[in-house]
Amino acid sequence: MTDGHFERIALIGIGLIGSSIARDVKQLGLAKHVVVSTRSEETLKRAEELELGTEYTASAADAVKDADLVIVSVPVGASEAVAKQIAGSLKPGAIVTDVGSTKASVIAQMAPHMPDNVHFIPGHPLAGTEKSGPDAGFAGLFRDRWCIFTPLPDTDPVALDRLKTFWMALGSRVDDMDPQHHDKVLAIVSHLPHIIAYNIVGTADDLETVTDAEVIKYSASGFRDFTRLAASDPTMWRDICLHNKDAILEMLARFSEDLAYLQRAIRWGEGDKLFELFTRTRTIRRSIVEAGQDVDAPDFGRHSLDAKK
Ligand SMILES: NC(=O)C1=CN([C@@H]2O[C@H](COP(=O)(O)OP(=O)(O)OC[C@H]3O[C@@H](n4cnc5c(N)ncnc54)[C@H](O)[C@@H]3O)[C@@H](O)[C@H]2O)C=CC1
Ligand SMILES: O=C(O)C(=O)Cc1ccc(O)cc1
Repeated sequence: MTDGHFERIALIGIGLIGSSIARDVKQLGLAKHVVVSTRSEETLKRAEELELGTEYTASAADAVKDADLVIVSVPVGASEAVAKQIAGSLKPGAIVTDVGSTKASVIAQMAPHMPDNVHFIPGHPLAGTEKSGPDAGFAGLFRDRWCIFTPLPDTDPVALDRLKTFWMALGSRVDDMDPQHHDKVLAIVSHLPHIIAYNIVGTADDLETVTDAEVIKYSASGFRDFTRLAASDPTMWRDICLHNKDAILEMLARFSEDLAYLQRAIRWGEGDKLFELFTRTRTIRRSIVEAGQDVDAPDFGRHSLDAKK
């Protein structure tokens, strides 16, 4: 079948991403059986309460038995442990994929454990929020968002097509990339912004001359936007930093250099340099809106706080 349907899907990890996939699969009727597995008994129980699957088990090995599609949605640092757990129970011909935010490390952790008779195809949906856990997921998360695949040199094109069709059924646009290139692109568009956010919120929290109460009370939209990113899951982001180390350090070095240029321009009152940069960056925002990756409404289209009262 090439319509995005699978007889049996196993979801290993049922947090924001796994549970969003589960909700879409259920809503769109993309699988007859959906087996949910996760490490913590509490999360598994919650997944069952939310009716995210048709079967539930704490054993990843049991979950993947007879599954035609296995989707691993755990923090990237747990990839090898999961690969080892499922390797001996995979159905011949099954597609095994993941959703991890880094790709070279996930491939290094998982590929050596994958049997020759399964299709291991790493993937990464570029969609998410700062929330985590099974309650945070929602149907439609992946609609109009990109899902990048980093196939291995020997990946079967038919299996890759089948997996892409599945993600397209969830509303995603699909693309292929080399894993190292993926990690560089994501280092600048996703990992660095989160690190900068964690840093600025940490700096504000550490200030001696401005109190935490003032930071919160007077937080203008700029700081407030950083706090959303800095509220992201600590385990997930620790793992991303540790597993995309080289690309992140490379981008951080460039970032620090450019920041020093800005610092110098401010110190020496070089308004033309500041104006030139601030004009150039505005066009990037316009291009993102034109590409349909954000809305043009002020404040990212959020409802005003007043409207919520
Ligand atoms: N949160 C986001 O916005 C996005 C996250 N990702 C990636 O998706 C993956 C999952 O992220 P989220 O769903 O946001 O995380 P989450 O924290 O909401 O869920 C993680 C799930 O993995 C389970 N888990 C953790 N260690 C495990 C192990 N050793 N064995 C089995 N299950 C285990 C947890 O119990 C939980 O069910 C991560 O690799 C992340 O980098 C990708 C795109 C967006
Ligand atoms: O919440 C946000 O703004 C995000 O950027 C979500 C996100 C986090 C990690 C990814 O690998 C992809 C998307």
